Amino acid sequence: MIEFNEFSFRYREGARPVVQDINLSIPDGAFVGITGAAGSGKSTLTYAMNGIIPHCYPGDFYGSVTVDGLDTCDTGLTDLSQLVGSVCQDIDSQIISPIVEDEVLYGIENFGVPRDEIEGRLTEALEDMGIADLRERTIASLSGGQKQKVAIASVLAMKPKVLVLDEPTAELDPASSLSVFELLSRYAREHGTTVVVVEQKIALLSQFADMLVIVDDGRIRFADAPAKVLEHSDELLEIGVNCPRSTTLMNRLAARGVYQGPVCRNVEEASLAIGKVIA
Ligand SMILES: Nc1ncnc2c1ncn2[C@@H]1O[C@H](COP(=O)(O)OP(=O)(O)OP(=O)(O)O)[C@@H](O)[C@H]1O
Repeated sequence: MIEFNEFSFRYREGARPVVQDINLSIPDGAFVGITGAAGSGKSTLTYAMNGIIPHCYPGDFYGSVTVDGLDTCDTGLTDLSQLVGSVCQDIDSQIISPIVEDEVLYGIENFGVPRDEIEGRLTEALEDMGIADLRERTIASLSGGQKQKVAIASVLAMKPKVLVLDEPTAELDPASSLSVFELLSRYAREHGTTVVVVEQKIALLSQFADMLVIVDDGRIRFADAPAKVLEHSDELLEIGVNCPRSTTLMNRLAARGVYQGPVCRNVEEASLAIGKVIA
């Protein structure tokens, strides 16, 4: 369980808190998507989960954040990083080895994993991310999507209870983005890992997440199941969150009484719903 309790944070250099009055409970094993306009505070929330705040970014920290019962202020970064694996926005700055297997091994060896477990962890992490065939490839020869999967595999090899990813598909085409989400979702289901992903593509999040968290100017506007959050498509547009146009259209038809079914998360659901309306 990840728990934010009345959490607010002001970076030391900042004039005011950039996230405020955050109350949020993320159950174990949940797949959570965080989205919101640029600068709304999404990354700051992830830093509070993996301990970068307060351990690397000093500032005024109010309230509390606990992960698996551990208060992030009282727990050292080394202990927290065993619990929370993080994949940052800039993959190139995260990857340090020239060869795929060395990159995955680097983390495992530095975490003091017993020698006889190393090969198993390496193979399993590569398989979990569907990249066993890339094991001996150079990082330089990989596509953006493949590099992202290597970065994720390197973190999964440490078997964290929580995986936090900051915009993992920002540089990826739609097919690679979908592939990363499918692999993450399958991994989370099979291993019971909690996944928290910051992502701009709300349609993708809605397809995979159990909970969508919408951040607006440092405050949580919505934290609920995707279908519940998407009911507010006009409000989301006002705060800079682009809902799928098919969702907005169907919500407006629902407001006019033309459509009475559940929220449509994408074009496929909308076209099925329209088919029923005109049948
Ligand atoms: N190290 C820092 N020191 C001071 N202010 C910071 C620091 N990091 C972020 N901020 C400020 O905090 C606010 C929230 O930033 P954050 O990166 O959490 O938002 P975000 O929603 O993830 O943005 P983006 O979508 O652009 O990545 C912004 O105004 C940003 O300028």
